[in-house]
Amino acid sequence: MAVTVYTEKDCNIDILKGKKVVVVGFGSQGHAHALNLFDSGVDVTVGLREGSKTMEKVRAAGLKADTIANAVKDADVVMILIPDESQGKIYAEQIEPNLKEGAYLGFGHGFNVLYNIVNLRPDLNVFLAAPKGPGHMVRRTFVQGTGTPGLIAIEQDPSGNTKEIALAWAQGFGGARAGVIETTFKEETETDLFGEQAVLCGGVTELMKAGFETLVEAGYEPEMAYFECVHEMKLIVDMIIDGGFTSMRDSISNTAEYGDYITGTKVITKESREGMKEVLKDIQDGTFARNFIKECETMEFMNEKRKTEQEHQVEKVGNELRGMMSWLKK
Ligand SMILES: NC(=O)C1=CN([C@@H]2O[C@H](COP(=O)(O)OP(=O)(O)OC[C@H]3O[C@@H](n4cnc5c(N)ncnc54)[C@H](OP(=O)(O)O)[C@@H]3O)[C@@H](O)[C@H]2O)C=CC1
Ligand SMILES: CC(=O)[C@](C)(O)C(=O)O
Ligand SMILES: [Mg+2]
Ligand SMILES: [Mg+2]
Repeated sequence: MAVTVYTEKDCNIDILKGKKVVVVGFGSQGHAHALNLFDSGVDVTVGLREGSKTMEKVRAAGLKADTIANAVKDADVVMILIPDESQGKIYAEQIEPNLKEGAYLGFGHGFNVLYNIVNLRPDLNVFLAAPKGPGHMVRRTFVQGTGTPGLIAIEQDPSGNTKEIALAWAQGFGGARAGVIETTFKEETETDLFGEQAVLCGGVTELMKAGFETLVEAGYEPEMAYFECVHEMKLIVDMIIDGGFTSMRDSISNTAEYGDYITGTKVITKESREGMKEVLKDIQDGTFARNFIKECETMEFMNEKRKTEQEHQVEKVGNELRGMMSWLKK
């Protein structure tokens, strides 16, 4: 293997025990890190904005909750898990001035460090511990006894043992059960942004929508198109995750496999690959980051897109069909 993949035998979560550990934010990633570390025996305090309604939820789960400024004051380890676009202001006003000298400061994504939005004091030990998956799945897989792979990176290491803290953190959220790779803030940020845009989120939803619309426009029923182009995606992807493309292709019919080989490149064309390269270039030269931060000043485009995407037929049909699946929580 080209890289070292760390597993539980390489991590020692005990070094987090007896320390004051703070998770800032209790959203998608925040709740997953906080609860998984807590269940792993770490004494976790959650830092939230003043007046946050989430405080009650945190306390109901058995964890301590405080305002961000109070929570980080005497903390040994602080993990920032509020939205990327909020981190600059909150860090400058409430976190950095209250962090004790020599504290460990963690991030779940390298965005604010790579694009120099946060000012890192030289005395701080700065690390990344990022699961490669959505927060709710980080929690769900942990509770099921499995885990979500993760990345660690070290940006500043005055103490000399920041990597041990990062590995312990990755063990705490369940990452070391699946495999943890050491990277840099730059590599994590650029690959993460590329993956979510081109493949995982932007790529997949557009592929599903294009398939759905092609069938519906040709006169097929939207419910059939939903099962075919959206629901079954997970069943196929689960097989790829468990056994790779080969095992998935062993399970599907020869008919499907032949169609797969002759059709994939008709859909993901040279032009699509050129598009991917452009996406990557905009991430590498900072264009995407600038545009995103600017968009967050008004959220005009995002709000408009949220509305039109929610109104798309694939969502309406999907909602109805999912409503009939007894195992899905309402
Ligand atoms: N979403 C994901 O699955 C993944 C996210 N990441 C990274 O993790 C980090 C967190 O992302 P994510 O979990 O999606 O974030 P969320 O949007 O889910 O974070 C919500 C939490 O942040 C708090 N919050 C929101 N805005 C503010 C603010 N202005 N001031 C103070 N607190 C605020 C909320 O407070 P309240 O409870 O009061 O509303 C809530 O507790 C990011 O760096 C992201 O890139 C990395 C991997 C995957
Ligand atoms: C879930 C995840 O890993 C993402 C897609 O990178 C994110 O939410 O930023
Ligand atoms: Mg990611
Ligand atoms: Mg991401």
